[in-house]
Amino acid sequence: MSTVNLSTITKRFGNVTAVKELDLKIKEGEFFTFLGPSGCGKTTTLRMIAGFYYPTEGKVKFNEKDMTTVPPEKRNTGMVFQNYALFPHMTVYENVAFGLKVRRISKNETKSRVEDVLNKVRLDQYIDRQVSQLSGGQQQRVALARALVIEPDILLLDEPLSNLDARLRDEMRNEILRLQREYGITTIYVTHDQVEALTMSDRIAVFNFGECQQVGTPSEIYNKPVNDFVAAFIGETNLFSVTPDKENEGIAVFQSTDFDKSIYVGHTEENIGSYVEGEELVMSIRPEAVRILKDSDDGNNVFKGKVSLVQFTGASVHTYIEMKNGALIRATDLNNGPSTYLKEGTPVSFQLPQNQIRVIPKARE
Ligand SMILES: Nc1ncnc2c1ncn2[C@@H]1O[C@H](COP(=O)(O)OP(=O)(O)OP(=O)(O)O)[C@@H](O)[C@H]1O
Repeated sequence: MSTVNLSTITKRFGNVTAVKELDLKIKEGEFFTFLGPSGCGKTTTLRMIAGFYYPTEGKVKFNEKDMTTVPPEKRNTGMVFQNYALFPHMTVYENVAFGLKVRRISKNETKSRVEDVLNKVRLDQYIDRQVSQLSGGQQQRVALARALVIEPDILLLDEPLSNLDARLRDEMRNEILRLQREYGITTIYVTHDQVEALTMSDRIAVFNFGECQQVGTPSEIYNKPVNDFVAAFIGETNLFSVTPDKENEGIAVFQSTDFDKSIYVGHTEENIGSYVEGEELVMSIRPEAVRILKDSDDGNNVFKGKVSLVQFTGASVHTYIEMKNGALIRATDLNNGPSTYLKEGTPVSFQLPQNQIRVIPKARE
């Protein structure tokens, strides 16, 4: 097991800066996820940890040992790729044993380690099967077994589930977590799938344009995003431009051209992120926090509109409300049965609970 310490690493390919001045400390035994859209530098960062790329600037350390320019085979990391990268005409046993053969481990020890790891990934009855005759999920288990059998200090997974269908993805997600906990191994997981990141990780780093926007636990990232990019990338949200107004009895007040009244916001770190004066600000409110009111009411943060669209998703119902000036806000409720769905065109009032609003700066592009 190992810690991973990236200090101010930058990677340039010609005039493309794929990763810019990244600082990250990954703890021993942690399940750490790099999350972000395509092209934001996740894979490049992972490859610098694996040693397939060397950073243009900065240092990569494992347990305080400088690994920046150590070749991949001397780093003791296990890697799993999106396309599995297995040898299709070799058997499961031969694929998994490959890394041990390269390391000149004895035949007896190889046999016992391969059998043990195949047992752990629940593939023991396929040991002599050719890899090309396995399903996608089974091939991904072979890839995992091959990475784990060498007893790596760090397990690196690059979008390992993206070639699997939705059901198998769920199953493999649990499987990977189970193995990670069993081995207690420091794991770095690359994905653009927010559900995978939220459900699996101890901590997440959110990337955009080669820069890390925020590092935190899934709950911190979801509940306290630092800017509008993070708020919109993790989960669903409603975003509106706002400007600060004078405080009212200790409560922060904001104005928005989308709303016809002031918006009152709780005055805590949860509700107002850090920003500097003059920065463009947005208000984020999750659809599950928007409350549609039965009775019309004129209290704080109660606004009026009419139902413009109702979307049924099974477990929940999305109600889009159009405000006077045309801006839309989405409210999401659990499905309480067809009699509770509102009809399009119905006038409604809705409330934005003060303590569920978050005001944050716009992300830099
Ligand atoms: N070998 C390379 N040569 C030149 N440019 C590269 C190379 N590898 C990556 N890039 C560029 O660096 C940027 C980051 O790429 P990277 O593969 O790290 O992103 P990513 O977040 O992993 O995306 P994806 O999810 O699509 O794999 C992109 O603009 C990409 O085009």
